[in-house]
Amino acid sequence: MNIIKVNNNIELSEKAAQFVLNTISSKERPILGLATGSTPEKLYELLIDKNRAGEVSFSKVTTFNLDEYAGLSGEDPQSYRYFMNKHLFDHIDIKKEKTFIPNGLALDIEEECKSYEQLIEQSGSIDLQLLGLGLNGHIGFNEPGTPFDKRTHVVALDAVTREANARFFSHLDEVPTQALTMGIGTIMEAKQILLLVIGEKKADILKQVVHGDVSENVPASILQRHPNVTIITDIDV
Ligand SMILES: N[C@@H]1[C@@H](O)[C@H](O)[C@@H](COP(=O)(O)O)O[C@@H]1O
Repeated sequence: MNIIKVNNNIELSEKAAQFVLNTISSKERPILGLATGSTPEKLYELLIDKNRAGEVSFSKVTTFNLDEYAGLSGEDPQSYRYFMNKHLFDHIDIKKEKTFIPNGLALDIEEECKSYEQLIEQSGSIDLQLLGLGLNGHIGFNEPGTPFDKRTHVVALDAVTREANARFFSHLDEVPTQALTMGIGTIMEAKQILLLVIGEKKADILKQVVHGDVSENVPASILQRHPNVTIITDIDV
């Protein structure tokens, strides 16, 4: 794993933006895998600026987001569709119909996961997959214990995850108990992976991800086996 040490979130976001721009400029029809959470917010801000400044165009880009809460519509301010529109898609020249996120309101969420997986397969491989890191080592919403070969699937969210994400809701009870997420098998097929990790509170888990055993108890540890992973972090790993 290639590790890039930065001093702060701005540096992290600038470096990450460079990876995104390189991917977009080197492919005819770039496919980006995107993440939510607070970590990539600044990166998305920079991408908007660069798009406005004419440094990059997203007109040929297709995106697949990692995950979505079950039971929330895209209009719900807590949904990941809403987050992506607000923090990126509404402000760049991307074609909205080429931005994919699982539908949290699908009547049959298992079926929705299958069709999401098919969409990814049909589009070819994801060129660059952005990832954040959960406090329990999750990537997407693949919680500890998730088999490494899982494709897009429905998950029950861990108490740790619901508590960590409760800051975005008015009360813990409002945090959905289930989500739809790309599986680790899906994520590992991306050609290149960029893991963004900021903040001392993730130091212990990041050290386990990088130096610990590859174990389903620490989902992100599987990244040790991917041939092209870069971690950008302010943590001394
Ligand atoms: N499902 C998302 C993850 O994809 C994200 O990586 C994680 C970390 O979020 P943050 O960047 O806010 O720490 O949060 C959520 O649980």
